Amino acid sequence: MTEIDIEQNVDEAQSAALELAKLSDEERTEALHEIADAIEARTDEVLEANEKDVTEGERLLEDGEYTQALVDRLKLSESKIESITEMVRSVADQEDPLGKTLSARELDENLELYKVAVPIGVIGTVFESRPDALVQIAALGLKSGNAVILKGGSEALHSNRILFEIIEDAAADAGVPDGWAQHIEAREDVDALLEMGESIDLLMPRGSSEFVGYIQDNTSIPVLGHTEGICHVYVDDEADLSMAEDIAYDAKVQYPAVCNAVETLLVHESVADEFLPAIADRYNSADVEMRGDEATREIVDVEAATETDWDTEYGDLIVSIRIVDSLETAVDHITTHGSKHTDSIVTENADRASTFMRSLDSASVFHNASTRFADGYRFGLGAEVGISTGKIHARGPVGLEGLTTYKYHLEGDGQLVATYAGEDAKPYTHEEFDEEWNPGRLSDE
Ligand SMILES: NC(=O)C1=CN([C@@H]2O[C@H](COP(=O)(O)OP(=O)(O)OC[C@H]3O[C@@H](n4cnc5c(N)ncnc54)[C@H](OP(=O)(O)O)[C@@H]3O)[C@@H](O)[C@H]2O)C=CC1
Ligand SMILES: N[C@@H](CCC(=O)OP(=O)(O)O)C(=O)O
Repeated sequence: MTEIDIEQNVDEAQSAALELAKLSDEERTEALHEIADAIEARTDEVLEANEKDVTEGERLLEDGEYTQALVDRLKLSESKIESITEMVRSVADQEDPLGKTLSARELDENLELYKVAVPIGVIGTVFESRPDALVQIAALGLKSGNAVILKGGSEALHSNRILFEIIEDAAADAGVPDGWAQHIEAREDVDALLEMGESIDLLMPRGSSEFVGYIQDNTSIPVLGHTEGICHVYVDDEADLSMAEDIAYDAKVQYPAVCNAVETLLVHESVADEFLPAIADRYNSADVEMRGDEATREIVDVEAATETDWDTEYGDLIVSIRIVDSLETAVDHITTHGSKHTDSIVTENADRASTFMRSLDSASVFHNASTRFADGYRFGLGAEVGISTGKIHARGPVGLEGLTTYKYHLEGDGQLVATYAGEDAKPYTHEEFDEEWNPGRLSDE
């Protein structure tokens, strides 16, 4: 573990954040393209470092200390590195999130109020052992003008070190102020961050509910938590069953280790006889272990599900199945056992889809689509810092917009509040208008 002076690192990040906010969109974009090129050029070094992490991970998997999900998330390959660099370029080419006028309102003639997007400042992130997460978070931080403190999972240490070095070097070559990204490795440094409310504007922990809860309970810094995904697919009595089969299969099998994979299938009783044998065949062909309630087990030969299954994120080729008598029971089940991450209904009935989507309090609610779409890249956000399971200020996949806040800019020509108060108070006009903020606008007119 590399020893660092955490206070100094955070001070550097704070100073860099002020400089970073002054870089133009062209400069930030160019730096991101250079980062993508540098990762590509140094693919061999990244793979070599990753090999060390994966070898250790596989050893611990054999000893039963690690899960397959952890090793799957840890592993890089040439094609994964290609998709990482594609994401960096995609972030680079997103519209500039900074300086955008979010709303403009005339308070009175020549007194105009603009709400303008700005960076949050210094963001402390802690994430799981997934090296691509470090790159995505750094890229989004840079494009949105935020300084980022990056703490990845210990299992990914070698991969994270080399990726951080590449990003830091390429950004410096492109003229990004030093210190805008800081890599920390020790848990004690995370604990120190929790005390630094004056320097850190936001904490974004990604990981188990236990860990995210620990952060929330031990800091006064605002926390945007990204935690477990107990995601559901509900197959309605008016579902296209062939579509439902494809969705249930994709949501479990396409990448079972991630938080947006489905964990529980809820099936309406009137379609269960037809649907369950078909999906069981598909799941069996992919070695998915199924655990069903009693009613499910009368139709297909699967393991028995216990109450614990409904509250479990397997992160693996395991799925629990429950037969429900109505849409309302499905919604109740998800409300009781879900984690407000992503839930999907398969139905041809638009009213039932609408009821499902309005009744649930999850960050993403889908109709006739796989839960695996809950992802910043797939949503067109370029990449994601994670999938927020909190509600304020960003929900679901967090991209550039989630990394900005706003400032009010008021442009006047000498107005005083006294004019608008008292007996002869002049009324405000309070009219919305469609104009970008431009400090010279009033004097130009
Ligand atoms: N919604 C989302 O976007 C995401 C959700 N998740 C969820 O996270 C869970 C799996 O992640 P898992 O790998 O087990 O994550 P963990 O919660 O074990 O670890 C995540 C990170 O937190 C750190 N950490 C854990 N405990 C502490 C502590 N007490 N003090 C300081 N740092 C700590 C870890 O560091 P160290 O390695 O040093 O222990 C690691 O960097 C799943 O439920 C998954 O769905 C994961 C990622 C994204
Ligand atoms: N958006 C990601 C999954 C989100 C995520 O980070 O999940 P996790 O694997 O739990 O770290 C994806 O679809 O690959």
